[in-house]
Amino acid sequence: ERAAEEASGREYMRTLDDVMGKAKNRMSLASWALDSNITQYNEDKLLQVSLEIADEEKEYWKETMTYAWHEFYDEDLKRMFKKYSVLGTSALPEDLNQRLIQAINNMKSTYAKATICDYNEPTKCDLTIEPGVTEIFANSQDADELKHAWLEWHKAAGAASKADFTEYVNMYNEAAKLNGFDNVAEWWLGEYETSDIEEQLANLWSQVKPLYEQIHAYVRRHLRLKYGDDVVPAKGPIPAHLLGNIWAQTWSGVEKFTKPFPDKPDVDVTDALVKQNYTPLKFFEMSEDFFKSLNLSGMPELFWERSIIEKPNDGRDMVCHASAWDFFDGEDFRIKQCTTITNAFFKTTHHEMGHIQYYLQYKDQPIIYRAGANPGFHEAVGDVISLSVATPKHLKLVGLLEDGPDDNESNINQLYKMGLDKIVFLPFAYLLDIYRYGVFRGATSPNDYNCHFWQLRESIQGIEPPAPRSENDFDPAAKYHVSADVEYMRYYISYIIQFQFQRSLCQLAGQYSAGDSSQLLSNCDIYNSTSAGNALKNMLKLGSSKPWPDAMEAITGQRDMDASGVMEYFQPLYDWLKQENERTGEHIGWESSKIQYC
Ligand SMILES: C=C(C[SeH])C(=O)N1CCC[C@H]1C(=O)O
Ligand SMILES: [Zn+2]
Repeated sequence: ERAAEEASGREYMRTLDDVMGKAKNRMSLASWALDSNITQYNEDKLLQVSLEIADEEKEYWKETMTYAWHEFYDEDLKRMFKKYSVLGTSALPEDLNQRLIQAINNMKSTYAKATICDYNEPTKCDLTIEPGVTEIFANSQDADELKHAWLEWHKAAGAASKADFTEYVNMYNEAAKLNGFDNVAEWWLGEYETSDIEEQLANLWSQVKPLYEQIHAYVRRHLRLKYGDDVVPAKGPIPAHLLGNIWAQTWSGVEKFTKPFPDKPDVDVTDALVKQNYTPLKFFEMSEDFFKSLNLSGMPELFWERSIIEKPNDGRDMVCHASAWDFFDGEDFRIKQCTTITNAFFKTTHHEMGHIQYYLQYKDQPIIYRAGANPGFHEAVGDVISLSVATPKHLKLVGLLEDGPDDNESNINQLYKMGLDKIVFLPFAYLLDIYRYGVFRGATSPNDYNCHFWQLRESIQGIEPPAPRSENDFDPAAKYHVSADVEYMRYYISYIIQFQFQRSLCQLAGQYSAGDSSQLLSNCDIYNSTSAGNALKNMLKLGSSKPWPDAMEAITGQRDMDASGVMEYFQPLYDWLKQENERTGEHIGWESSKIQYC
């Protein structure tokens, strides 16, 4: 009896997976059309396609639930049924689903179309987030210009979306309940298939926090020396607008004037990229070359034909935030990014190409398994490649860095530059979803949205707003992922596990051995290593067909996430920062802010 039930379940699953593949293809095409050209027509089309697909998914879901899949012996078949048993937002009645889709489209459109006026040219008011606002924070060292841009962007892209965000939270929580979750936070956390995930995430933060406090203290000192005591308090949080990034999520924008040994050659290759006439296409070709050097896949022809790798200059509104797309037909994979020739975009290109590589490696899995082992894995693939590309060794190999000294001081400068990206990012990523869990759980209500956000920004990240804030502001939506309904703990996890991956792949590549200071983890380049590439490939091919500890084991030999990789990578910098902050008598940590924001 049960065998017969499983046999028919297996047959049904084949049909369902085929239908869902076509539905996801239609969804991807409609979403791509809107994100790459924001018009009323494309918005209406996406809404219509979404509602049609929701109806179809609801019908199939009813049939899926008629199977006694909980009792199945076949673990794999059970896993597929379990994943399909979560219907998602299609569980909402059509009118509520329409309100949810509309709220998200409104926020994404507000964010994409938001503009600010130039501080020095007040009639020039066409600065969007990319490239305009991003370039101000990458280049300006004028505290007043930075404060202006920060306040204007947070008004145009943040406050404007407060009502839509509240609607989104209410509708999304309704959907969560219809899927058997108390709220969206439990649904998002459930994706990690780990019962104590929140505790694990908190433990990871407690392991890396001392390292963060050291780099925070060091950067605060150098900003205080540059901008003065009244702008940067000696023991207080750091004002968010001075950190070289509109969200203060990574601080490489201040690297050039805060680095430990200023007389050593620059490690930021933006100038070299420009001088050598690099183009967006060259970025992508170099990234493809790296993946092929690992015995991984090159890009299919369609990828080059259909990707958008530069912001079109036809004046259209579009979502510029970089993204990689799977069209679930095994052939159509694309990237959409508004590339400019900078070090940051060189890195982002590898990040996005890592997503495409994952899509290519699991394209023969059932549709339901075409996802990362967990969302953090998907964000880590490209970054692992970037860890090799960013080494002076590799940059010299490709002619982007002159032959310079590789003495200890240069190594500290290099680690410092990496730390402004990888260490600094951790508290930002962690707090963004701690905040949203609180909102979805109802611990944060609409009249304390902004107050609670800045309480977390101060307590976890040690930064403060450049001016007083109120509940007329809604600063979280000034960050793309909050406006676009993209979960963010995936990046926090990625920035931990990518160092575990790198350590294992470097061992396989013969580029690293524990304790051997002549083979530092931070100087390892896995380029051309097929043994490293094959280990990576074996993990990528799994998709989400197995619980993520199996995928972690496939590549590292251990089953859990831990911070030992990132701590090992940055150990020399950590030692140097402790000694330097000791030498200058810098206060470690921060006292409470004097800025009024609750
Ligand atoms: C590049 C992407 C697309 Se998945 C991105 O959103 N990232 C990559 C780094 C963290 C996060 C961000 O920009 O906030
Ligand atoms: Zn990504």
